[in-house]
Amino acid sequence: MLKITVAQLNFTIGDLAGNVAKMVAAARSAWADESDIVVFSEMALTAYYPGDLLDEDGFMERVDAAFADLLLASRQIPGLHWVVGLPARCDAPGKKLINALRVIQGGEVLLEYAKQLLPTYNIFDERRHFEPGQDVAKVLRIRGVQAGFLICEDGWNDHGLDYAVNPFERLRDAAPDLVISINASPSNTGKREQRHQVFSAASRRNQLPILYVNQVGGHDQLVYEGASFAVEPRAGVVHEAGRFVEEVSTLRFDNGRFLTLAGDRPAKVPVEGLPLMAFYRRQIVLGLRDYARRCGFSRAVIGSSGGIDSALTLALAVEALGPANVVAITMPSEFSSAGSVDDSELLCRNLGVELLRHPINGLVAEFSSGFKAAFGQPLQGIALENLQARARGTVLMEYSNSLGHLLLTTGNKSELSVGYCTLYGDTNGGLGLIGDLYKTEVFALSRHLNETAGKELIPQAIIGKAPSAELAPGQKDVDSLPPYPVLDEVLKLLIEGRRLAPGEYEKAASFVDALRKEAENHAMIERIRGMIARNEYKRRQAPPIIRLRARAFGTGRQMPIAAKFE
Ligand SMILES: Nc1ncnc2c1ncn2[C@@H]1O[C@H](COP(=O)(O)OP(=O)(O)OC[C@H]2O[C@@H]([n+]3cccc(C(=O)O)c3)[C@H](O)[C@@H]2O)[C@@H](O)[C@H]1O
Ligand SMILES: Nc1ncnc2c1ncn2[C@@H]1O[C@H](COP(=O)(O)OP(=O)(O)OP(=O)(O)O)[C@@H](O)[C@H]1O
Ligand SMILES: NC(=O)CC[C@H](N)C(=O)O
Repeated sequence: MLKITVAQLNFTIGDLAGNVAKMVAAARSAWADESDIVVFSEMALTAYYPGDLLDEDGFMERVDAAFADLLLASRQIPGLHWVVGLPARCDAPGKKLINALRVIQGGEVLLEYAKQLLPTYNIFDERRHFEPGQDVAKVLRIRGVQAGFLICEDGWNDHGLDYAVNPFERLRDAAPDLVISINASPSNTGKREQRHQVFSAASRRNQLPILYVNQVGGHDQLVYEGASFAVEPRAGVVHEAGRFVEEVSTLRFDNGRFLTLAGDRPAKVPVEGLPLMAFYRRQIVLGLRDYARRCGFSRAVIGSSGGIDSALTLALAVEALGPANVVAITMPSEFSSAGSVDDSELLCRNLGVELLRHPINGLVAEFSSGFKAAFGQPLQGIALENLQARARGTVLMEYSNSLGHLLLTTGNKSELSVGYCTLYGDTNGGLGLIGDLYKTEVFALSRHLNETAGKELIPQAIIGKAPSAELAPGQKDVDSLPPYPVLDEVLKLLIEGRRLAPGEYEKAASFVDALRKEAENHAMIERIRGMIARNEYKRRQAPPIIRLRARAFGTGRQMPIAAKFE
C-alpha cells in the first residue's frame, strides 16, 4: 500500500522562492498524512508557462538554486518522495533545455525524466524552448510499487495528433503498477471531459491506473482549473480534486485501486462537469483574481454604459474583487439614452458599487472644434462617433493611471470578431473578461448570475434592451451587423469550426432559421469572413482576454494582419 498526496497548487510564474515555499508546505502536509509520495504539477518550480523567461540571463541559475533549496528541504522529510516538474538543462544537440520531472528523496535525485511530446500548437509553444526527451521509460520502485512517469502531452498521443512516438506504450513496456502524470492543462469548454476520456481510454487500453495532477490558477489569458484526478482501467475516473481551487489531498493506492485516506472507495465522480455558464463564471473570476493580484492591483474600474457588456463585466469583477474594490463610471454624451445613466445607477445599487459620473459633452465639443480649427474641415461621420468612445477611453485611463485601478475592457467575442469597437476607445484596458463570450452568451451568463443570486443583480431593463453603441441618434447594433443569434452561429463556424469549403454554406446556414436563401447566406457569410479578417489589426492591439474556449483570440490564433487571402 502506498500513500500519495496530490498537490494541486496555484504557482506564480517565475516566483521561484514563493513556489518553493508552497511546495515545502504541501510536502509537510503530505508528511502529516504519512504519505510516501507528494506529486506536484508540470513545471511546478517555475509555474507553467515561463515562455521566453527561460532564455533570460540568470533565469536557469535561479531555477537551479531553487531546486537546490527543494533538495535541502527534502532532507528534513527523509521518508517522502517528491515528484517535481521543472525546466532543466541538457547537453544534447539542439535546444539546451528539457521539460523535466525529477523524483527526489532525502536530498537525492532518484530519477529524471524528460517530456517526450512537446505541444507546439494552439496556445502551446514548447518546441521553442525545449528539446524532446528520448527516454524509453522511467520507472521507480517505491515501497514495492513500480511507478512510471509521464508529463502532460506525453499522455495525448492517441488523440489524433499522430506523434511518431507513443510515450504511453513505451512506459507500458516497462510494466509499471501505476502511472503518475504531471500536467499543466488549461481549461476551456469541454476540456475536463476530454481529459477524462483520453486518460480513461489510455488506462483501459494499457491496463494501468493513472494519477493525473494539474496546476490551478490564472496566467494572463489562460486559466488552469486543477481538477486533478485518478483513473483505473475498469472503474474509470474514481477521484477528482476540486475545480478552480488549490487542494492538497492524500489517497491510498492499494492493489491497483485508489482509496480515500481512510481506506474507503472515493465518492463517485460525476461524468458531467459544471454547467456551461457556471464554468464560464468560475474561469473568469479566477482569471481576473489571479491577474489582478499577480500584477499588483486590488481594484478595478469599468465604464458603465447601461448596456449588457459593461453590466456583466462589472458583476464578474465584483465577484472576483469585492464591491468595495470596483468603481463604475458613467459618461453620458448627447446621444446617451436616459436609461444609460438610470440603468447604471440601478445596476451599481444592486451590486453595491460606487458609480461616478463624468459627462463627455464638453470633451467631445472641444476635440471636434479643435479638429476643425487645426485641419480646416469638420470632424464628422464615424470618426466623430468614435470620438465619444475615445473620450471615454481616455477618461477611464486617466482614472486608472492616477488612482491605480485596473481598467477592465468590456468587449465580447462577437464584436471583437467583426471589429465593432473603437481602437483606443472602448478597446482600452488591461484585461478583457468577456472577450471569449459571444453576445448571445453574454445575455445567458447575465441571466445565470441573476438566477443563482436569487435576485436581480443585472437589471431586467439592461438584459431586455436592444444592443446599441449609442454613438449616434437611435443607433442599434442590428443596423450595422446581422442579428446576434445569426452572427454568433456564423462566427462559431468561421472561427472555431472547420474552415467552410464552398458548398458547405448551406450547412452553416441551417443552424439559423434566419439564414434561408443560399445566395444571401453566401453573401452574409462572406461579409462576416471579410470583417473577421480585416479586423485582425484591432485584436492584435487589444488587451488580453480570458480564454474560455479551445480557439480564443490571442496567442492560440496567430493570424497575419497585412495579408490577402480570399
Ligand atoms: N490594418 C490596419 N492597421 C492599423 N490601423 C488600421 C488598419 N486598418 C484600419 N486602420 C485604422 O483604424 C481606424 C479605424 O478603426 P476605429 O477607429 O476603431 O473605427 P472604425 O472601425 O472605423 O469604427 C468603429 C465601429 O465600431 C462601432 N462601435 C464603436 C464603439 C463601441 C461599439 C459597440 O457597440 O461595442 C461599436 C462603431 O459604431 C463603428 O461602426 C482608422 O484610423 C484606420 O486608419
Ligand atoms: N455612456 C457611457 N458611460 C460609460 N461608459 C460607456 C458609455 N458608453 C459606452 N461606454 C463604455 O464603452 C463600452 C462599449 O460601449 P457599448 O455601448 O458598445 O457596450 P455596452 O453598452 O456595454 O453593451 P451593448 O453593446 O449591449 O450596448 C461599454 O461597455 C462601456 O465600458
Ligand atoms: N502542458 C501540456 O503538455 C498541455 C497539453 C495537453 N494536451 C493539455 O492541454 O492538456
